Amino acid sequence: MHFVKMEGCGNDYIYLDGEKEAISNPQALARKISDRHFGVGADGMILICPSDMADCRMEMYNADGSRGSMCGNGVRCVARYLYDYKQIKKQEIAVETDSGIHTVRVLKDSEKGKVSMGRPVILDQSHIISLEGQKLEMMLVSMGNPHAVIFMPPEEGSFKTWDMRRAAVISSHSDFSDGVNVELVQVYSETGMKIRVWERGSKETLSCGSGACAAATAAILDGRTKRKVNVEMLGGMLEVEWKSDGEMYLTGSCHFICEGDYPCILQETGA
Ligand SMILES: N[C@H](CCC[C@H](N)C(=O)O)C(=O)O
Repeated sequence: MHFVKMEGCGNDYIYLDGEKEAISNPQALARKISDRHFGVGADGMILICPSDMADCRMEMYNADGSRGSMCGNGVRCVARYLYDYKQIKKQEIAVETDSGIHTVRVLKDSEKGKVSMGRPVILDQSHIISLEGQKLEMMLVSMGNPHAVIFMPPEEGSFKTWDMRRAAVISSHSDFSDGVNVELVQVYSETGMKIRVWERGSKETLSCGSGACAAATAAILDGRTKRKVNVEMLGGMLEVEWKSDGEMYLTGSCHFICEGDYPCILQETGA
């Protein structure tokens, strides 16, 4: 089975051609191939399949094999895969996902992709849970997948040293029967914020496109930032813009890392 590994702002996935490869159990394959010691290693696996309504359909799996309905970094990488790898030289590539069709504009040198993420849906502007005896307030936002956004106080210091255990506990809190992606956010200016993300099904990732959009939604609604904002994450910077017509756009880099065969050809032939 041939795979390509790509990353969008450090959020890495294994991409497989769902038309060519016969994959009977994608959940189990996602778990094995994503393992960072016993597999190729990634935040998850994305199948690129044919679509009746778009240039392709993307099926996304988290590292634990669970299905994700949207992936802002993944959808940009899928467009780049079609553009550079499959030579589909269209400036705008439409990708069908479980949460609708998203159009990706492949920017000039194709190193960057700008995707229309749709309209954020506010599920609860002030959701309160109790954690270790303390009340914690968060905004619940759907970007086609669920997010809980929590603002961190400015005195919390360097975001590289934030304790992510809180986010892990919230992600599997009983209020969220399907789990939730968690963003810890520190706004530092009207046009900039830092976030760290705990993804349901994949633990902490270096970046999350839909998470950046959810965090921007909460910050904008709260009057903390303007409608165009840079979102700094461990893996780099994404740019989010919430247009006045309600549509949100996400821009960032997407790169090829490597390609290969899984399992290793030697193993398959018994050589
Ligand atoms: N990293 C992805 C989101 C994955 C979300 C997934 N963990 C879920 O179960 O919803 C992104 O760039 O948007």
